[in-house]
Amino acid sequence: MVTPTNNTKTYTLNNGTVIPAVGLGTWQASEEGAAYNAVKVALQNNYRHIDTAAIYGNEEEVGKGIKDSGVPREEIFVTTKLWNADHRDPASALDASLAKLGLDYVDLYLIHWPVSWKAGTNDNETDWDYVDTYKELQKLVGSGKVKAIGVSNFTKKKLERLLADPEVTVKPAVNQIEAHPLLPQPELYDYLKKNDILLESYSPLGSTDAPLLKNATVQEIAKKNGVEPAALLISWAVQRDAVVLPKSVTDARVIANLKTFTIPDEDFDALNHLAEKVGTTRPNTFSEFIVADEEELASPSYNNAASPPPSPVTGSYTTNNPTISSANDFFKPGSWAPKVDLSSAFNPFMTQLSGAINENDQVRERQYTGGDTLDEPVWVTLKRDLAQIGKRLVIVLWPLRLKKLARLQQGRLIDFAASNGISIPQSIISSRRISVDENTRDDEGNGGGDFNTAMMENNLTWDLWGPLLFSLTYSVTLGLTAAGGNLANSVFSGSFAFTWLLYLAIGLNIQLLGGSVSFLSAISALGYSMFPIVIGGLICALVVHWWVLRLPLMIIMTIWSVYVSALSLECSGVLPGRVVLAIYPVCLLYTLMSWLVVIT
Ligand SMILES: NC(=O)C1=CN([C@@H]2O[C@H](COP(=O)(O)OP(=O)(O)OC[C@H]3O[C@@H](n4cnc5c(N)ncnc54)[C@H](OP(=O)(O)O)[C@@H]3O)[C@@H](O)[C@H]2O)C=CC1
Ligand SMILES: O=C1Nc2ccccc2C1=O
Repeated sequence: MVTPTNNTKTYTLNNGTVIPAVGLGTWQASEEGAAYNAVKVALQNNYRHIDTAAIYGNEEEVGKGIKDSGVPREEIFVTTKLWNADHRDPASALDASLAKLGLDYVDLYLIHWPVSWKAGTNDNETDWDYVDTYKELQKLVGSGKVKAIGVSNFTKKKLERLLADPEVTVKPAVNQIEAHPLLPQPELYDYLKKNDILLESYSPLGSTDAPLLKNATVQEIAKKNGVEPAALLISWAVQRDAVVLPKSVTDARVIANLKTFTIPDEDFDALNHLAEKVGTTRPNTFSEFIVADEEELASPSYNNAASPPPSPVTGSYTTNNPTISSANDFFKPGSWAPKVDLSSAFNPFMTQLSGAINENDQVRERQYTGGDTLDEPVWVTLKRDLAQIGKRLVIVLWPLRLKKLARLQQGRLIDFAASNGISIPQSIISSRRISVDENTRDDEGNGGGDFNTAMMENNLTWDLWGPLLFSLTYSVTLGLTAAGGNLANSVFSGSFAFTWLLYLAIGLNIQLLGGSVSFLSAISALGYSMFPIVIGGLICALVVHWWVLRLPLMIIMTIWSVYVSALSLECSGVLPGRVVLAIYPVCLLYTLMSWLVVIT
């Protein structure tokens, strides 16, 4: 039994600045007064390090909390971050942050993400990237407004590219990344150590609602040592010589989170190995956008990376979250294909596969696309919903990228099956695996488009607007073209009810076949993939009246719809081999729907 005590550890950054090991995180301290209170309570209870960012929208409150805490400014280490849309003009962005904070300087100024957006937008810059941004940041060093500069969410590859630039003369002092026992990032950890760049661990408790506190191993080790799981996770980060940034707006938790203890070697070792357990997953949905470039994921060193000291690990580090690569994969600025984030449109995929899913993931999976729409103008909600429908339609109309994603997902499912003793015929394995060439891409010159709108919209798991719109359009078209006006009503209601009943049945079937996609996501994907049939129906109703022409047109549309829904099923966690069972009723449904179009 140990009693955690206030942590006073500090590190010296590569430019000589001293930074306290434990800092207060402030993302999502967004309710009025929350950040102010948390910062004030923290500082009055011995914290000396506060982490904020321009995008958190709470710099004013943070500044006021600092001022009202009564702690002298020079005793406090304050970090803020440059937002993606301000990459071309960090000097002005820094001035704006300082004005809000009410400070003359910040101790650390970070590039929040290695992604440059055009000012005031979420669109990627095409002739500017994070290296250009960093060079602008370097100019701030002599201004007296920043003590140190650094980066956040940079992969090893991006850091290598940054450091290789001859005009980069100031080494980043830190790289702030997601890091905890389920995401130790061993290769990046080693790289940062070697290059004297301090690792700052964000989301040490697993982020929103602290899902890592429910992890069985974490609970077991915490219990054994007589400490709270939060204290264990925070202590683990410090013990591996990283900064750690737990966030809380609850007074008692803020105070508790500064208290750490020395984890016995054996337990520290167990935590270092936790992520190697097959099936361990990253707890967050947003984390998929940040860690690995495609090459890093593909590289054996990523999958067999060294574990943090003091106990080197020889096993493999695995993550089952396929969207880590897919987000990178499908945002490819400058590419000729539509710039659409497929991962967010067909998102839930396979985090559940491992059985290691926690409650929090499940709740997120079932969240409605639009988030909380009650507090915003109707027009904003409507615009977002329309954009969402448009985005998904592009995916349906351009299924080639969905195909690539499907192959990646199926490849990972095969790996999962292999490591869990589920046998899959060799023929299916070879037809489903993506080739290495297909799976790699050149990241150079890429302004970091792997983030883009996805970050803001990363919970886009399902919506029923499209299915509703298309089933209505289909039923209205059929009703209006049905022989004799008096039949219109019955045909409309009959086909509408029929379509939805089958959706529900197929959605259920996908669940029974072990798909990790939620029920509503399945219906959403089905509804959207019906789009070609709806278009075919409209064309038939408006211009093509002769069945000899209708038939081939509707055959093509049916194949198209079936193809798209098969791909989304492949993405949905249904094991290879079972996809046929899932697609069979979909085939029947679409064929029937098309047949009705041909004959009415
Ligand atoms: N650079 C970047 O891109 C990012 C940086 N960050 C930084 O890292 C900080 C921390 O990460 P964050 O994602 O916020 O998540 P954390 O892992 O710090 O977890 C925060 C959650 O844990 C809860 N919590 C905190 N302490 C306890 C406790 N002792 N017991 C139980 N629950 C607890 C909080 O609830 P409550 O507040 O209600 O108490 C909150 O729901 C951020 O605030 C931000 O400053 C985070 C993400 C990305
Ligand atoms: O600081 C951050 N917290 C986040 C959570 C979700 C997505 C992005 C971010 C940040 O940039």
